[in-house]
Amino acid sequence: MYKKNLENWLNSNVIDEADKKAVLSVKDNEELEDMFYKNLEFGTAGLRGIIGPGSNRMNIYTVGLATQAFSNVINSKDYTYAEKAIAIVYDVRHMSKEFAEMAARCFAANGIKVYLKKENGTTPFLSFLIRELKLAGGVMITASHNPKNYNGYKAYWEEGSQILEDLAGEIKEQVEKISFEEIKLIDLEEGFNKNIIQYLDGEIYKKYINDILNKKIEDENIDKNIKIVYSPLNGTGSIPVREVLEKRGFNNLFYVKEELDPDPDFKTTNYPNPENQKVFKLSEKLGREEASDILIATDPDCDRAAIEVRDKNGDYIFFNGNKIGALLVNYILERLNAKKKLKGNEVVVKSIVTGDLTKYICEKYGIELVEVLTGFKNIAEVANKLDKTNDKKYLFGFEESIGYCYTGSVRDKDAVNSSMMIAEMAAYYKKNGLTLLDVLEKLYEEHGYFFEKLNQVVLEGINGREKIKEIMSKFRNEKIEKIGDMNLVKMIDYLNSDTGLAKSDVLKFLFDDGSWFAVRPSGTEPKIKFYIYSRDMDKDKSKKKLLQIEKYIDERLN
Ligand SMILES: O=P(O)(O)OC[C@H]1O[C@H](O)[C@H](O)[C@@H](O)[C@@H]1O
Repeated sequence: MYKKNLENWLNSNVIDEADKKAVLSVKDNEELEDMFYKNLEFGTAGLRGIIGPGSNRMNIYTVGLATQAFSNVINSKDYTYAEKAIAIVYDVRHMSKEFAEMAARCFAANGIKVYLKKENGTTPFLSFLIRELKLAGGVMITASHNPKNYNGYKAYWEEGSQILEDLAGEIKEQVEKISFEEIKLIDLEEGFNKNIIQYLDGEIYKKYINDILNKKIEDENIDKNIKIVYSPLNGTGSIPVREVLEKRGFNNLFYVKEELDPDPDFKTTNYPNPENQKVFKLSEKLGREEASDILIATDPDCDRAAIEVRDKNGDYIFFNGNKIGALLVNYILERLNAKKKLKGNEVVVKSIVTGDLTKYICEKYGIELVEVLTGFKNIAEVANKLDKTNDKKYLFGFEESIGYCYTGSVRDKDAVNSSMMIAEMAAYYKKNGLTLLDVLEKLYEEHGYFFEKLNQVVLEGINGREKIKEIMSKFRNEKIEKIGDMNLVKMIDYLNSDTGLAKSDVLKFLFDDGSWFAVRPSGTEPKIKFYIYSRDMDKDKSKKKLLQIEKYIDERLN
């Protein structure tokens, strides 16, 4: 496969000489093989890869191929949307604008109208506008939170959510069939002149911001003097998140100035992923100077958000997606219930590798909790299906990977809205004399101490892929009876057993006390992930259990 793809590249008459030379200059065989051993594939969240030449890399040719394939699939279907058009939004990364323009030229050449965002924009905005304008779909050019040498291509369908395996499969089939020569293109200028490519107007953005503002639950009853530090980590959140927080009337907003402007090199963090506490370094500095109550950071395409909360000593405590999600679910259910706005037909969704505290919170309010495979597209699919029923309604979805989405007007993670909801929630509790740390502690006292740890092993390249397979197979054959006092009650192999969900390479080991751990290869990065969760009504015991499971896994890995 690698030789064939390499030959195609070198013999193609549409690939620039410079891009051929770049390939010929690669002397490392392993590197060359990695560049060509497959076509870039749709993973957890679309195409994602290193920017550079090769069939397994993000470049204008692979973006063109994906777009030609996507166009073929769109053109092969009867449609129910109002306009056969695609919206394209891109983030601040290297080549994002070029890839967006390449995609626009290709869709247009295939007779599909394009609404292009002129300046960089966020992922949730794209999702919102597809729904609002009733388009056929959309493309978001972003590698989300990956390092700066990556870019990606998230593909959306008419519901405003990312495509699922069925459509990804159809696109893949097309990618395998067509050659670079078959990518149809028109000039950008021609597209604009013929009006088949058009810039999005500002109205739709205003609608998006208003839609977010209208999602507020408490407004009078909150302390708007709460001190908030915000950092977009040099990504697209800078404009919308500040706008929303300012419009909500928060009076003490502090922004990390080094991380406010778009910067494709993400110089302050290198890895702009708010799942990683290190990205809060500058936020913490500013937080200390201002004695800020909370710090909020969003990732480059602004679909993810994480926070840190100031404790009694003035130190900042990192909150991961499990904690933030559980707090938001608790806040939303508690406040809607108090206002008699909770009908009981609402549905909360989380992934199978997301922590269980939310289960107990939902139970308390009699709200159904649905579990899906990793990938926000799967959460969105539940919302899409609920649209077709009259009795149930999507309320909130989240994943441990710091993505949350409140109500259904956006069908992907929305860190613009989440930043506002987090600020509102913190301000509500502040007015009631509580920090988010206090609220979390109360939840633990009520439902048990839920601790969690995500361990990840990075294994790159083809060898890495093999190693990941080996580790999965090792755990698949592992006969665990107990770890410490925790007795195994069930092992779920999502690839080989019938779980009611699509088959997926995930293993979950469940113990009798509510503790569990799961293993799966990442679908967005060259990693294997270990999700470790403990539960006990006693804090110290829960901490100990977490360490015991971690140790067990580490021993198997070494
Ligand atoms: O664990 P991975 O397959 O790398 O996915 C981690 C996360 O990646 C992206 O952000 C997706 O949108 C999420 O839905 C997913 O949870």
